[in-house]
This record gives sequence, C-alpha cells and structure tokens, in this order.
Amino acid sequence: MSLPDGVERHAFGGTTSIATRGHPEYGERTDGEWRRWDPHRSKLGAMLEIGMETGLTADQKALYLGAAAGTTASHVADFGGPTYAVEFAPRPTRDLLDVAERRPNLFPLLKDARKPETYAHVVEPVDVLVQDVATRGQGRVATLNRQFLREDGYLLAAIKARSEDVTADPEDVFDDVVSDIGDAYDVVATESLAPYHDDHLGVVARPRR
Ligand SMILES: C[S@@+](CC[C@H](N)C(=O)[O-])C[C@H]1O[C@@H](n2cnc3c(N)ncnc32)[C@H](O)[C@@H]1O
Repeated sequence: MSLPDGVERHAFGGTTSIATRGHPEYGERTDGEWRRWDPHRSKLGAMLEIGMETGLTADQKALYLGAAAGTTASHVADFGGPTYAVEFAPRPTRDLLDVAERRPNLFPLLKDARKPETYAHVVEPVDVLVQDVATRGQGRVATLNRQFLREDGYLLAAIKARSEDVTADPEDVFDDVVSDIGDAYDVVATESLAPYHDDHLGVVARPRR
C-alpha cells in the first residue's frame, strides 16, 4: 500500500494503524504527536487500510463532501493542503468549526453537495474529491462535483448501499451507483469496505476527459 507523506503506520499499544500528526478530535488513540486514523470511524481510512491506491499526496488540494463533525476531514487536513469541507447539517458543522479552528488549512462550508453552484465561487480546482455523503443519489453528487476536480485528479467515494435503498441487494445498488459515476468518470477500482464498514463500497475514479 502506498501512503502519502504525512500518513504513516504507527503502533498504538497493541494496535498498529495508519496515523497522522495533529490535534486529536474524536477520542482516537494518540502517541506523542501521532493520532490514530481509525478505519472503523473513517471510510477513507478504511480505503487506505485495505490498500486501495488513492493518489493522495501531501501537497494536494481537497474537496470533502459530507464532512460531518470532521472526523476524516481532520486527518485529510493534517497531511494535505487546503481542504474544503462541505456539510449541510448545522449540528455537526458546529463541531467541524472547532476542528477547523485548530487547522488553518481546513475550510468548512455549510452547503448542500447537490448544489455545487452555491460554493463554486469559493472552491478552487482540487486534486482530490472525497465523498462520504450517505444520501440518496450518491452517483449524482459525484458527477455534479466533477467540475471542481483537476483533469489529473482523483475521486475517492464511499458508497453506502442502504442510503440508496434499504431493501435492495447492496451489490445491485453498487452497480447502479458505479454506473452513474461512470457518466463523468473512469472508475479504476472498487472494493468492499468490510470489515470496517458493512455494505459500503470504496470507489476510486478519474475524471473523464
Ligand atoms: C456518514 S456521514 C460522514 C462522516 C464523515 N465523512 C467522516 O468520516 O467523518 C455523512 C454526512 O453527509 C452529510 N450529507 C448528506 N447529504 C448531504 C448533502 N447533500 N450535502 C452535504 N452534506 C450531506 C450528512 O449530514 C452526514 O453528516
């Protein structure tokens, strides 16, 4: 597995895990300046932990969709460059503001990821688009936000089957969502995020030229 500079495997007591350096935010284990990037709490962490090639780099600009209280966005900002974090629910955004207070490169946006026109004036072209919105229409959210991604960038999406249809077979849901993503991207890898997250699919895709 190739990890970006600033993300390392680190021992926390009996557990070896990926980790970044920064202020702890969600009760994760720490060792000196290192904080565990808990793959059980973070789908992007799970994608890294299971060895998906993400294209993440230390100098990247990132747009993060579905930031919630900033659990994963905090790690992305720990090792990366400017990180725009979109979240539409006010309650988690309040916590996200505290996380951003400690990270000058993390920019919270209280916005709806289905309405990219409402933040297009703020967000510069990015190298990586991370998506974890857990809402219906996850493929469409990815295609709507393709406009922010540089030609050589990466989409890293965590697809939650139950957010599309609680009764459908997750594999059928994944096929549909990946097909929707394929409208604007070339999908290069998909992996189940089990055992860290049941019924979630990790997707790596490149914008279609
Ligand atoms: C599974 S949680 C994200 C967890 C987060 N990515 C992390 O790892 O820390 C999904 C989040 O997406 C947000 N969300 C869902 N639909 C959204 C939308 N259309 N625009 C912005 N945020 C959305 C939800 O409010 C929720 O906070």
